Amino acid sequence: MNIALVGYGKMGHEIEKIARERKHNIVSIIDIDNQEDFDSNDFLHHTDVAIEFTRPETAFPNYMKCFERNIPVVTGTTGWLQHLEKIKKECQENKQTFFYASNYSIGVNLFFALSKFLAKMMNNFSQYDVSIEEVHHVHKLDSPSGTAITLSEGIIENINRKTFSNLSIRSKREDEVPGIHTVIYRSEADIISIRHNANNRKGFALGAILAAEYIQKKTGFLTMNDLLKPILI
Ligand SMILES: NC(=O)C1=CN([C@@H]2O[C@H](COP(=O)(O)OP(=O)(O)OC[C@H]3O[C@@H](n4cnc5c(N)ncnc54)[C@H](OP(=O)(O)O)[C@@H]3O)[C@@H](O)[C@H]2O)C=CC1
Ligand SMILES: O=C(O)C1=N[C@H](C(=O)O)C[C@H](O)C1
Repeated sequence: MNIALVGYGKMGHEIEKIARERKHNIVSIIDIDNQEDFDSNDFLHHTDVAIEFTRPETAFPNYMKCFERNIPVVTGTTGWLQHLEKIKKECQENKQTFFYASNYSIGVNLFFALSKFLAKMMNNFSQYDVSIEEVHHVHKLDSPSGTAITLSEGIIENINRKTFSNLSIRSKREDEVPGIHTVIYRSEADIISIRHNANNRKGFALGAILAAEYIQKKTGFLTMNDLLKPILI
């Protein structure tokens, strides 16, 4: 597979390593200072997928640049969801290919499923209040994290008494923490909590490559639910 990396920061570098281990080719690397390479021969004619990890405000313009050139996109950038409906429309009306996950780690996606299961049970136990905590490195630009937003959606879907306005999400920024997410249920009598703690960025990067492999010859708006459907209970 021929990959164009859009964004060559912490994730871009980690994805490059795993892509090469899996024998994929990196045909172009587009960062902030070589935007003209969106029109290079390699990007236009030799790219199977663009893997985009940049910044909240640059993500949507980058997606549109890829769509204008009919290049499929796998993205993990968070903090751009105000444009979600426009992206879905592009996929539907113009047959573009777009894969988004707030978190590409397989472990986190198991954690999402576990959190939904726990939320379903907790729907019947109103003595518990639920909250989310997330901890990330000090360089992170968006808050709450994309992962915390996905966790909150899974909880709100399953607990009738919870809404976005009464579900507390606490965000902390500390040192170089790759990402810790905790879902906490507190009653007067006890506390139940579940936590995912990323040791490094390898899981995110591998998930993005698996997504890029998965979307080959597919169109539409795709997510980890599509990718993991055959193996998640
Ligand atoms: N979904 C997931 O599993 C994960 C998502 N993320 C998300 O991915 C995003 C990137 O994370 P990370 O790699 O750690 O961040 P970094 O800041 O390390 O890297 C972002 C890179 O994008 C570059 N950049 C800025 N603007 C553009 C542009 N217009 N076009 C191309 N490149 C540009 C930056 O350059 P410069 O530094 O010069 O601005 C930088 O090199 C964040 O939104 C983060 O939340 C992170 C990990 C996992
Ligand atoms: O910015 C990060 O680093 C991360 N961002 C994603 C998020 O916002 O949830 C995924 C992961 O937690 C790392």
